[in-house]
Amino acid sequence: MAIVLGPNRYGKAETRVVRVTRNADGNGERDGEVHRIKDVSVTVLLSGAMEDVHLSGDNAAVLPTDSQKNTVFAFAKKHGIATIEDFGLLLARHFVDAQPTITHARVEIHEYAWDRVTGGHSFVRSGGEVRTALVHSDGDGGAESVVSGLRDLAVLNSTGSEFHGFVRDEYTTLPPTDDRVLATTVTARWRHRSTATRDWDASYREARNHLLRAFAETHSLSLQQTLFQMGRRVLDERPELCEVRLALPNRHHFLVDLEPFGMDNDNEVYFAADRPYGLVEGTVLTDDAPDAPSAWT
Ligand SMILES: O=c1[nH]c(=O)c2[nH]c(=O)[nH]c2[nH]1
Repeated sequence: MAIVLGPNRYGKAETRVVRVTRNADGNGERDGEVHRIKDVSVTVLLSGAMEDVHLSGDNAAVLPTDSQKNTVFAFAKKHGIATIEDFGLLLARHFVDAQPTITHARVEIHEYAWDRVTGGHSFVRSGGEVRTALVHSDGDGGAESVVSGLRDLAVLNSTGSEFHGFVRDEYTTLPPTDDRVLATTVTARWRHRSTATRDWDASYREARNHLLRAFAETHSLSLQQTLFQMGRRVLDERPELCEVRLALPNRHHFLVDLEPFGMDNDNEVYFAADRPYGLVEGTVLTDDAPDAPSAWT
């Protein structure tokens, strides 16, 4: 009985690329430009003459998965991502046409849809968020509290965010930046002053709206600053609320170095890392907020 190699394939899974298209006739002030973003996850699987690598470890036929990932980034820069079908065809044909050892390419792309918030460079991910409520009651006439909120509300600013002037110690390598992508998945809870709110839907809708607008309209020097602005805006606009607690993971988007491929990257092609992420948490409250620590637990 002989043991033989059966079907096989290999590639790079889930390359997360965010392609920002900046307005060609923008006014030069980045905050004023209208941007378009494409947020995709690309999985490439190649097959062909791969007997040798499996049977003897001879890599002569193997295009590294790292090169496949780089191709995804370089093509995003060079061709843009018009539709994921177009982008998939471009990539799949490239791998088969350019590599004699590759006879079949499978490219699967998932696209995450974003809607505009306001202005030219703020986006909110369609769907996915969860509305939350936490109620305590000691019965009729006793203490009651209502905390409303949401989680998993993904938002992204493709410009209008800086981060510099921070502490530098012997382990600091982060370069300062005056233009970065700022992306987070908002978890927010807000406490009502009393149970007299009545129109809970309108209150929720407006609190959410003000969180989004504050995120979009704050020219951010740090996510911490954005957090405070988001909480402040909700409390400024909604008198029925007295305290907002926010947890904002900093979903890092790293500029891809395209120089090895002879391309510049003027804040257009980003690698969206899923972890580790920064985590910024904070409470914003009115100074007359009634004490109710147990409302949150
Ligand atoms: O807005 C930010 N706040 C930080 O505290 C921080 N730390 C970091 O590495 N990047 C950022 N960004």
